Amino acid sequence: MQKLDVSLAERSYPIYIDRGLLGQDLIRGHVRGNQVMVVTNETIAPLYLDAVTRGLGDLQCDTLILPDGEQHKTLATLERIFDALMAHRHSRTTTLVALGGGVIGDMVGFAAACYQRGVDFIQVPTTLLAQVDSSVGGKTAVNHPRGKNMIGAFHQPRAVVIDTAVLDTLPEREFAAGMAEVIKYGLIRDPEFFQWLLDNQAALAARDTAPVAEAILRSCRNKAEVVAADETEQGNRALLNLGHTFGHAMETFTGYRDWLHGEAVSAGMVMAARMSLELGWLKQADLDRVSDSLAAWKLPVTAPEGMARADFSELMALDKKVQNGRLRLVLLNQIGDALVTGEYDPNALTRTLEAFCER
Ligand SMILES: NC(=O)c1ccc[n+]([C@@H]2O[C@H](COP(=O)([O-])OP(=O)(O)OC[C@H]3O[C@@H](n4cnc5c(N)ncnc54)[C@H](O)[C@@H]3O)[C@@H](O)[C@H]2O)c1
Ligand SMILES: O=C(O)C(=O)C[C@@H](O)[C@H](O)[C@H](O)COP(=O)(O)O
Ligand SMILES: [Zn+2]
Repeated sequence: MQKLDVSLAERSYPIYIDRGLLGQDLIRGHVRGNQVMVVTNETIAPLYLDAVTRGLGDLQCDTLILPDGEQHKTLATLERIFDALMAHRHSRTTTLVALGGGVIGDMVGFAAACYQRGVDFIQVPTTLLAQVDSSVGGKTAVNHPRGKNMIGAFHQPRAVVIDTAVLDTLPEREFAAGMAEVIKYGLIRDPEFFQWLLDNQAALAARDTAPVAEAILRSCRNKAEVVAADETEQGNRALLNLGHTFGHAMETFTGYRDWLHGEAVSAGMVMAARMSLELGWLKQADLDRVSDSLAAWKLPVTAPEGMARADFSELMALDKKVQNGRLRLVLLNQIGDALVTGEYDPNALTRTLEAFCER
């Protein structure tokens, strides 16, 4: 088993990575009180809920099964979590267990941040994307119809338990979406990892155990380092947002239905790379490498059909990185070296949108 620590100012928490962890007592070991509620969705429950609850039998263990899908990452669904906690009389010493992908993790984390002003929660991520990104770092949120993750809180989990065996049932499209966030770490801060991902593309696509575990470990290590240095995004944590300003606009435009988060991030990273080229920072050869690395996973590298430049402008203006009305973007100097923009030529953004949108 691999173990990493996320070292924060006030406390640290572990990330465990191995095949078969759901059958062990790791989750139980991080529950401090005598109540737990395992929250999952209707797709994951028949696959993995029993394996998780089996190890919690000496506690009051309640379960809640939510509908599946990004369109359900809402305040209304959050209310169902609070209703269940109240109905089963959970106290402030309860622990929530988020069993699922990033949608479940973000919602359960936010519910844990709010319920009785904050209770413990444990992340048990079941998608590649959640294992490499969303389960680590304590960003929790729900969407608003007008903007992605607009209502949320920073609330760190007690532990992250990554059982890589659950990826055996993950559909190919979801696996590829997770690879977009994996490639992101290479692009923003780890050029050797970027090259390693290219070299191991075939083995990763075949889901060979060792390279998949290594990709998860190196991703989590990158994320843990960034979060440890800037837990609440006062500075460099924003680099983890590469591609997300464009990507969140695409997700919102498509009503949180057609495009997966990782797919929107993929197209968004290509747009960010193109804008970096327009500013004279990134070389054309590197833009091509960014685009090819994502296209190799059949990820989108262009904007959704029908999305106009005005749609991007309107939705990007709501990005959480906007400061005093000024849009800040995460762009690339080169592969492995990202920055958050200060002043930049706004024509570079106009030219980028012209390159990706018909109108
Ligand atoms: N908090 C963060 O730092 C952070 C980081 C990245 C993404 N996110 C958020 O995460 C969400 C996307 O997460 P996601 O890509 O995991 O999507 P998801 O949670 O919707 O899961 C994707 C699909 O896979 C299914 N699934 C999950 N595990 C499975 C398994 N083992 N076998 C079979 N099917 C399985 C789910 O039921 C769902 O249909 C977005 O809302 C995004 O905003 C948050
Ligand atoms: O952990 C972070 O910080 C990230 O930005 C990770 C992103 O991959 C993730 O999608 C995150 O939810 C985006 O946050 P937001 O603040 O832009 O909504
Ligand atoms: Zn993301």
